[in-house]
Amino acid sequence: MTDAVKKTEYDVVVIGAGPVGENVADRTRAAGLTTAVVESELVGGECSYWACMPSKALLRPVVARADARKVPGLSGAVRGPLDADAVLAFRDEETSHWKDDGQVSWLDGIGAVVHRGKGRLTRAREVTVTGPDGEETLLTARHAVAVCTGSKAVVPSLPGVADVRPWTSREATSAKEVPGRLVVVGGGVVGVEMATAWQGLGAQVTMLVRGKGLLPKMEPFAGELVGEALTEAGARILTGVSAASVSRAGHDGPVTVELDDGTTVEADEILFATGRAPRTDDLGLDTVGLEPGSWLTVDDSCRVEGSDWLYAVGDVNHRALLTHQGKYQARIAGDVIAARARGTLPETDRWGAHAATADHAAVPQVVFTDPEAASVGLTLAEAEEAGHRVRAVDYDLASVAGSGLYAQGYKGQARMVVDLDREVLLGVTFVGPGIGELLHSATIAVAGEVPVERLWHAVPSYPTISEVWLRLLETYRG
Ligand SMILES: Cc1cc2nc3c(=O)[nH]c(=O)nc-3n(C[C@H](O)[C@H](O)[C@H](O)COP(=O)(O)OP(=O)(O)OC[C@H]3O[C@@H](n4cnc5c(N)ncnc54)[C@H](O)[C@@H]3O)c2cc1C
Ligand SMILES: NC(=O)c1ccc[n+]([C@@H]2O[C@H](COP(=O)([O-])OP(=O)(O)OC[C@H]3O[C@@H](n4cnc5c(N)ncnc54)[C@H](O)[C@@H]3O)[C@@H](O)[C@H]2O)c1
Repeated sequence: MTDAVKKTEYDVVVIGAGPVGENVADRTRAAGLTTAVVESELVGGECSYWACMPSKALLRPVVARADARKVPGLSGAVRGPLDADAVLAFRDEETSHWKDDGQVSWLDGIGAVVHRGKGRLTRAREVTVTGPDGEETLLTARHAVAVCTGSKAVVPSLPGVADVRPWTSREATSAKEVPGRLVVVGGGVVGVEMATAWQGLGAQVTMLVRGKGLLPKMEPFAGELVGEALTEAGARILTGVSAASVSRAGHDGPVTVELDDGTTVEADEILFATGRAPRTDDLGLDTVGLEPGSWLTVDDSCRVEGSDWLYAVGDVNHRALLTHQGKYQARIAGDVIAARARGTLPETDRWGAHAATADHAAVPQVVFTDPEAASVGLTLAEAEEAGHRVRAVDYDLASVAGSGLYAQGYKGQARMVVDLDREVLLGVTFVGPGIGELLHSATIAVAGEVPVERLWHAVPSYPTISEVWLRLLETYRG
């Protein structure tokens, strides 16, 4: 490094300006700490441009149409295809046309200093930023470096994969036209959401799922109901199969996927929705005694184990790969960095102000498919595996008065998992049209450890879908 390298000192240096890095900076700035934020692509991160926002913009018209088709008097008006150009234009608006001026202004507004370029740790408390022009700036952190570099899509190394130019979640959320036929490999959350979106927009979707069904991390009925609706919408779901090799005819010809059972599937594009890897491979982790390319293991204050200055927040710590949960961690990490900088004893006990306890007990997630699938806390299988004495209480959502009004022929299912020793809820799952907004009631019950006895006094309004709470509690109490 030469003398020409610019050097700057801050209280805190944040690497990665996704939703998580932005929120760490917000809290450290609110506490009066000088804060630099380093970003190599777009301020706002994956969520704003290639994940949550574009995917939900593509899904919203598809799901609204599916709901409207079940409303008497309205169904006839929404029989036709979606206006795909209008949906793609809506998606482009929701991603601010992949421009980050708004989010940069927001960071400016809170007094954080944005450094454009790739950040790498070069020793303890030191980050070297290589700017777009190759110029290097050396940032030193008086109190903390927060790694908020997120995750990237994993594409399995199948024969031929590089030649077919496969879609990852980035292309699946930013494509400029609807492919005629789309193969989706993977039946997790990205797989089902993108299959729902592109099938709804007019593509002929085939899903290749190596396990028994969709959404394997949720209660089994979630994947079953989402799979049924996807099939009704015209998608083909092949389970228990794996792609063995892929090839593309010519430059722009169709993609052929050879399956492990010897059969083939042809499509115009192929999406790999096969999980995520941490963005830590070129981050200089080796300079601080950590393994390049690894997820960063943290304690409940989001501090990297064994360090007193390095934090890892959001996807990169692999606790819960969700924007809202990463932002929760960011609020905690920002606050605890400030507390430690002041010399105040942090509150890191269970549910303390500086402990991300909800990461273990109450992670909520909504899958924005038709029907929606939403869960918080533990599934029955997870609760049993963790050694809890539990009872699963199930209720058919179609039997709730509000569901019948929401959609004719409503199909849905609810489950709460009750801890029989403490009589509190460990987990809740809802699957059905319009249940996404219901999830937070369950999150409050689980995170608040509200006794079942007291939940009995939380009266749901008639005739809403949330009356399922009353029915679940009645079923539990017999
Ligand atoms: C298709 C899809 C849909 C999703 N939908 C939802 C959803 O509906 N709801 C939900 O809660 N979650 C959703 N997620 C998950 C969500 O996108 C992530 O959990 C979230 O983006 C994580 O935020 P983050 O700030 O940790 O990382 P990211 O958003 O990935 O941001 C990390 C930032 O760090 C930058 N960076 C990386 N390395 C460096 C470096 N060396 N130097 C400088 N900058 C660097 C990157 O450019 C990026 O801007 C979805 C994910 C996918 C793939
Ligand atoms: N609405 C939301 O909250 C939302 C939406 C999208 C993504 N996300 C988050 O983003 C993260 C990434 O999602 P994802 O769907 O990529 O990951 P995932 O881990 O949820 O699912 C990946 C699936 O691909 C399968 N798979 C892996 N390798 C395979 C292979 N070689 N062949 C066939 N199948 C294979 C896995 O068995 C798994 O079921 C998730 O943690 C999710 O929580 C959230």
